[in-house]
Amino acid sequence: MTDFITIAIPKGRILHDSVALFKKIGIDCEELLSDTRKLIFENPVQRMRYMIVRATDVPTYVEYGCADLGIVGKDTLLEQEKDVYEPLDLKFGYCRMMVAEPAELSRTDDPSGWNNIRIATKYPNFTEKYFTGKGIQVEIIKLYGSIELAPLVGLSERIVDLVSTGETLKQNGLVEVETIAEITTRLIVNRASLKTKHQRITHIIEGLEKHV
Ligand SMILES: Nc1ncnc2c1ncn2[C@@H]1O[C@H](COP(=O)(O)OP(=O)(O)OP(=O)(O)O)[C@@H](O)[C@H]1O
Ligand SMILES: O=P(O)(O)OC[C@H]1O[C@H](OP(=O)(O)OP(=O)(O)O)[C@H](O)[C@@H]1O
Repeated sequence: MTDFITIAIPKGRILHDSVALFKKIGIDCEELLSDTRKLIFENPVQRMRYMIVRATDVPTYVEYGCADLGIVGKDTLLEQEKDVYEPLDLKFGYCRMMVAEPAELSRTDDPSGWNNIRIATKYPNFTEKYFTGKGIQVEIIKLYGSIELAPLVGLSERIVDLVSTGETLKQNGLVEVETIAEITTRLIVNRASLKTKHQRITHIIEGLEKHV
């Protein structure tokens, strides 16, 4: 098994684009799209293994070497800061990490005067670093989903969350105030695998590079 290349692919939003991209370089992991409870698939002929994991767990499997390669959003990497190599921007899964607040508050709010503000987010580490870096003290409330609800019920006045179409903000009476980061999907690699399986991994990176 040690000469297999194992790839951690996230279920959810970026699954289809990930499978389609690997297909372009002859790596067929379409089994991951099938309606099954199986979590790991093997292609002995290609000496490849694919595992399907939660998006937020991808960096952990790669850092520990359970997967040699992983596909993950830059947002997750910014939040977790795992010790992995990040050789390639795969360009899909584009969205923005934003500070947002109720439209009504934004009419009088002045971001340059922010201090001691309370923010609800799925990204507590990155959010804290971002505001601390600007000299703004923040109280972070960690949530796991439906972040836009927080200002509507008074949990926090502002949120930090991902925005793509802007529809969720709009339907909840919130507006974008500040862009914190532009997000795309990245290829990550286990640092030891890059040395021990250098030739095969480099071949995959170079192949993918031609299609992004
Ligand atoms: N509108 C969006 N909302 C959230 N993520 C988006 C959006 N557009 C693109 N993405 C990207 O898709 C990635 C995967 O999102 P997805 O919703 O599938 O998983 P998740 O819910 O963030 O993770 P987990 O299931 O582990 O909690 C995100 O990390 C982000 O990089
Ligand atoms: O700008 P939009 O296209 O509306 O997309 C943004 C929304 O999508 C994500 O939520 P998700 O659907 O992952 O659900 P969650 O709130 O439970 O995380 C994100 O957290 C926003 O809520």
